[in-house]
Amino acid sequence: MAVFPMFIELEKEICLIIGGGKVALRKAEVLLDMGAEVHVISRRFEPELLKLQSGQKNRECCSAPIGNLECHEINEGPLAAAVWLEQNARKEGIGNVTMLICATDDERVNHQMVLWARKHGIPANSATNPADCDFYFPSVVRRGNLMVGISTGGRTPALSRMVSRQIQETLPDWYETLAETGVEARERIHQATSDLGERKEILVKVLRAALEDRGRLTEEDIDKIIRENRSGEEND
Ligand SMILES: C[C@@]1(CC(=O)O)c2cc3[nH]c(cc4nc(cc5[nH]c(cc(n2)[C@H]1CCC(=O)O)[C@@](C)(CC(=O)O)[C@@H]5CCC(=O)O)C(CC(=O)O)=C4CCC(=O)O)c(CCC(=O)O)c3CC(=O)O
Ligand SMILES: NC(=O)C1=CN([C@@H]2O[C@H](COP(=O)(O)OP(=O)(O)OC[C@H]3O[C@@H](n4cnc5c(N)ncnc54)[C@H](O)[C@@H]3O)[C@@H](O)[C@H]2O)C=CC1
Repeated sequence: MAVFPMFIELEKEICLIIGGGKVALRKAEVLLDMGAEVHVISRRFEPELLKLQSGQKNRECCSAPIGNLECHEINEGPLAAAVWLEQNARKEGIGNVTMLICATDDERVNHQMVLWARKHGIPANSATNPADCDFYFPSVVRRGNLMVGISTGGRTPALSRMVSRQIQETLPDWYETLAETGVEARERIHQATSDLGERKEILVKVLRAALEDRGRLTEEDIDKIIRENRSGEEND
């Protein structure tokens, strides 16, 4: 069986995480980096999660992620998270929740919460049981708008992590600049020619040239490559 990698917009989308441990922290960091509204519901929280929450109140002094984080402390008891969610459903806009991640260290609680999510039509993920996952959380390598998500369909997460580290090494940080150059170049090429084949050919040339220069090309450099590669008829 294979899984389909679907890339979804998460900016301002509500993502709920049950459990506030190390696994929850890792997933929250990724979601916040995508601009999500992350709510963590747990009995206890990793200090780093609480730091992230307070850090966003004074963003000037720390490099807080772009999304918003709220940590909600709940009581002991296997059903406390479900009770909290039911009570806060209206406030949190449960109907609008994009995903629910169950990351407690209690498999029974995670399973109950997955059932709760399904009852409400919310895609669920369990950190303790791949069979309970409507989607798998990938290992993510991000360079600006260039995004790599790696998964083994829940079979060997450590392999996803290992391959992710290999990819990180082959994609230097300046690939973020390369991705931005791509956006700028594409706009300029679209203005210069309507021929699809030509657009593609020139874009690849621009990206190759940018690769030679740590991703950076000036508007003048881009326009020069466009001029040099446009076919006779359209040249003015
Ligand atoms: C199904 C899935 C559900 C989900 O969480 O979405 C899941 C499930 C489980 N993971 C377990 C263990 C480990 N997971 C990791 C690492 C990661 N696991 C992640 C995702 C996923 N893990 C989903 C499928 C991903 C896929 O399709 O490949 C990553 C990619 C994303 C993230 O979590 O952020 C992240 C790397 C991020 C990064 O660093 O880049 C390591 C390695 C390490 O920590 O060094 C170990 C220890 C080695 C081992 O046990 O394999 C266990 C057993 C727990 C136990 O035994 O107690 C289960 C439950 C089970 O398999 O039964
Ligand atoms: N999917 C993945 O990527 C991985 C999953 N795991 C598994 O994930 C689970 C969590 O791992 P960690 O975060 O390292 O554990 P942890 O011990 O750091 O955190 C567990 C968290 O769950 C909370 N919790 C426990 N019962 C709760 C309840 N009834 N309601 C609400 N919150 C509750 C605790 O307060 C704590 O914040 C473990 O079972 C572990 O085996 C481990 C490694 C990777």
